[in-house]
Amino acid sequence: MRLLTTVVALRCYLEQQRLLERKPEQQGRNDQFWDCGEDGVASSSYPKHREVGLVPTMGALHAGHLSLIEQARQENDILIVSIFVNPLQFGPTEDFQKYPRQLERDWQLCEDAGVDAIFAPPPEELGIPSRSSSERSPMVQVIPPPEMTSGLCGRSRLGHFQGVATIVTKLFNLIEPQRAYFGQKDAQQLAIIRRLVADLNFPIEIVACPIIREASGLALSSRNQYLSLPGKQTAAVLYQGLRQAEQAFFGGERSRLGLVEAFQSQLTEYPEVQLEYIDLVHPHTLMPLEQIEEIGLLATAARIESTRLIDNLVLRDRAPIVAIDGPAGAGKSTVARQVARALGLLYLDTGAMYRAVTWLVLQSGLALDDEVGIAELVSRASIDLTPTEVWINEQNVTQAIRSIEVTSRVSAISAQRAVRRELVKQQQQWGNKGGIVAEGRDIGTHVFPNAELKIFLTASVQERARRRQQDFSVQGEQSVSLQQLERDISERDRADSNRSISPLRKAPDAIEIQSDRLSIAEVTERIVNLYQQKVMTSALNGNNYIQKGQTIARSDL
Ligand SMILES: Nc1ncnc2c1ncn2[C@@H]1O[C@H](COP(=O)(O)OP(=O)(O)OP(=O)(O)O)[C@@H](O)[C@H]1O
Ligand SMILES: CC(C)(CO)[C@@H](O)C(=O)[O-]
Ligand code: BAL
Repeated sequence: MRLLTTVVALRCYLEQQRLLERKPEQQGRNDQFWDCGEDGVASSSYPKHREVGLVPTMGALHAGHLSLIEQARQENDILIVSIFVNPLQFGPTEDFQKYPRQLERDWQLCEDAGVDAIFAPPPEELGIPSRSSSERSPMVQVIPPPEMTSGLCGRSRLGHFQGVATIVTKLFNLIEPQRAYFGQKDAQQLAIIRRLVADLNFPIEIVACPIIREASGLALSSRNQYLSLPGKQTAAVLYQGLRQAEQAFFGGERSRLGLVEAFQSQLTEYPEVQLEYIDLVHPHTLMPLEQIEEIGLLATAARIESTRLIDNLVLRDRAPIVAIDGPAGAGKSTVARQVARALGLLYLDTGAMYRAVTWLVLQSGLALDDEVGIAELVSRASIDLTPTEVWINEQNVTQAIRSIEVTSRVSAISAQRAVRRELVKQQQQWGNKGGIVAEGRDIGTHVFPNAELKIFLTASVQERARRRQQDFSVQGEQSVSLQQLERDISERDRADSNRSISPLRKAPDAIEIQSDRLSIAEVTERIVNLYQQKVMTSALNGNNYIQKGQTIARSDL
């Protein structure tokens, strides 16, 4: 791992790294046979250049930062962590001087986490005066829309988000990452950065990572170091207040007033908590909400022992989403269809969406490798799914997408980044409505990270080979030895886990179902039961979360 402290060294390092070949395990299989997964995404879809992930931080790293680093590590070839206590975002009376600086400890944490390089320049290296407060800096700055900065933390931290937007823009220009990772804990910052990327056309995917908390519920934060032990215990009341509001929400409360009162009811016995604000806004626009229609962000800031802490909770009023991920051959699409049917939810047939786009490309006459033309076409396409039909641009293509011509080309099309980006966006729009079951490789980690129920459906390589051989014999196809099938499946798992587009990953909060000795009907029944447990418990008291990483095997059922 490199420690880079100057722009010249950073630029040299990145030029060097980007010229390197992608590691063999990330170049997919030698053959160019497009092997299409259930979700229609080819497992041999690899960009030629190495991809960079950036995790911007101010150091004093903790498990919250490490969760961003871990996700970035899995999704990128090159991982850069910036550590820069940014003078521009601290007010003149804030804790710029006091802010914890622990570079040696941070270095070790990053080294252990597999970070490739830390970028930790002194302020002057970035042309920033090393004193706090953005007002006095003579440099060009980035000013977010006042509607996004005037409320919540912006009310008491004048110039803060201008400082954040400016330094993040500089980091984006210097590092040019494909992905940048931010925590949901800083919800207002996250919304502003998403808007920055959209308005200034940065070709960067902003990945939002869930809040990592102490066992007490207190959100991890570098400033927690300022607190005494009793202070930390008291600070947990912020989360208790948010959960009280969430329970009110599950009980039908949708008004700002009602949710704020529920939050404040938890603070009455803690006069030492100096509440700065509790407010309900839209999580993307940050506009104040009097009532939650589909989604709301309940955000708070308070001082405990003179330490300013923030926290928030996103409240969604939509039917639940079931996300089923897992390796090829685990039976995800069959199970997903049956779960959707059993629960009366819509099966979001992501494979059919890729097939519909492929059909459209073939109809357009565009060359399959004309990625620019296809990007234009797909960005204007509108796909509609019903339980029994697939439409694209108001044409019913339910039968047409199953043709051999489409089937033989869907992998090449689904491997194109613009196609995947557009279809993930459309899938997420379906997700806004809720009430869907979707399956694939990164549904619970990337497409629907807030799905209410995440399942990781898997089976041993041996079992999947046995099932595949059984399918071949039923289809009257030439039999392949179990040993060969096992080798192919192991190779496929490895390639799927390492590919850059839609890598196979198990979400930390996914429930693993090992189906070696379970029938499709039994797996379906388990998922239906889990859904009903989760949804019913949510409706009753809102504190139902199934333990992370819980594995359910036959013996446990
Ligand atoms: N508990 C957490 N869970 C998830 N992400 C977090 C958490 N704490 C910080 N982050 C994220 O880490 C990134 C760097 O944040 P930063 O270095 O300011 O740490 P911090 O803990 O937020 O410090 P501070 O005490 O200044 O709030 C930000 O994107 C932030 O949202
Ligand atoms: C994003 C950031 C690193 C910019 O200084 C900072 O605001 C933070 O740590 O959240
Ligand atoms: N993540 C918090 C950044 C700040 O308070 O400046």
